[in-house]
Amino acid sequence: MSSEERLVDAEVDSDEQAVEAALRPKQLGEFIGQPKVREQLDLVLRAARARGGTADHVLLSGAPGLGKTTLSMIIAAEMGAPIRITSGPAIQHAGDLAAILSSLQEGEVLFLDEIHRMSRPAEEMLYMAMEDFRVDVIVGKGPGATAIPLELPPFTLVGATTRAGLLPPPLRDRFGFTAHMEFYEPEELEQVVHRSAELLEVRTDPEGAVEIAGRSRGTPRIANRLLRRVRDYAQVKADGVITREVAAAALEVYEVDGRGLDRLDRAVLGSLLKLFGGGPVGLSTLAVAVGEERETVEEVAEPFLVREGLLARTPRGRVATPAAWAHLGLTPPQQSPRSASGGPGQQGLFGA
Ligand SMILES: Nc1ncnc2c1ncn2[C@@H]1O[C@H](COP(=O)(O)OP(=O)(O)OP(=O)(O)O)[C@@H](O)[C@H]1O
Repeated sequence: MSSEERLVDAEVDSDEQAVEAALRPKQLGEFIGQPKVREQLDLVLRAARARGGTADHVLLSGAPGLGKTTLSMIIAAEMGAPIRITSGPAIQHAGDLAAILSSLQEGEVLFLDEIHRMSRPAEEMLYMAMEDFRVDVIVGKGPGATAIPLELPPFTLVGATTRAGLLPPPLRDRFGFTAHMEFYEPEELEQVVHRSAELLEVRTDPEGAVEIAGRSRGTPRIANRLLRRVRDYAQVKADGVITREVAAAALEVYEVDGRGLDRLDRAVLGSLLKLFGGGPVGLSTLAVAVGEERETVEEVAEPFLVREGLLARTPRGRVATPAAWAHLGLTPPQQSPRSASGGPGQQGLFGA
């Protein structure tokens, strides 16, 4: 199973961009959750407006689907400025960046997604652009190469990254404001579901929203995606209204369980519990047992299982937590005194 097929994948699907755009909050006041980020950003933007200048450069870090693109658009809207959207992988040469920077209007917001994936020369050009609103365009090669300075209008860079720690410190330090986006609380996701349901004109009762929010893995993008699938089910199999029963039945069809685990997650956890007594077991052995690539288990399934406290990565291998046994409705085996006291247990057979 590839991660693209998963309903609970936090990355955007190419065919859902239009519907996502329709569901984006347009103003800071409409943006749900992230209270600290909202409060701080509100101050940054108000102060910039009061000064009649451009806002400081903003760095947003956080997992996919938490609202970084949405916030960058809100920053532009609140500043009454246009926005240009690009991404690190799209800027492979310093010249690509120079072309973008030199065509910015005064006050424009430049959103640079996956900023940690920019090429090194482009990154170095960005340092100067951020600090002095100037770039040196190198013309020619070798000893004859000349640097032509190019003045830029003041602009606001909004950089987004999944982990701020991936950025080189000189780049990180050039942002005036850095915000870390957290996963959302279930109550916040309920609000996201209600807001999106209203925009999609689908009736959702409060319990229906609770059911969807609880399976959305702390991520608004997933909440919106699950809502759309539940809406389909409600229209085809029920009277169009999303109740708790309708949401639960719909998400059972899509194999997303009450905690947001899908088939792959449960296969990993199920193998760990049923075949290896809860571990420790090595990643490769676990992957073979599930019939998946090692990378799929490690990068697609495990992060959420670890975050949920269902699985632990230990130096001796993968270990299920008591919550994992409870979640799959299984009873952990009685520990022998030897393995309970830290003896080799299963590790001798299946060590990492
Ligand atoms: N705080 C929020 N309130 C309401 N809806 C939100 C919020 N945050 C995100 N969304 C919705 O979730 C979807 C994904 O948000 P967005 O594209 O901004 O995430 P992202 O962090 O930029 O993801 P990626 O890193 O993959 O680009 C959008 O449709 C947006 O409407």
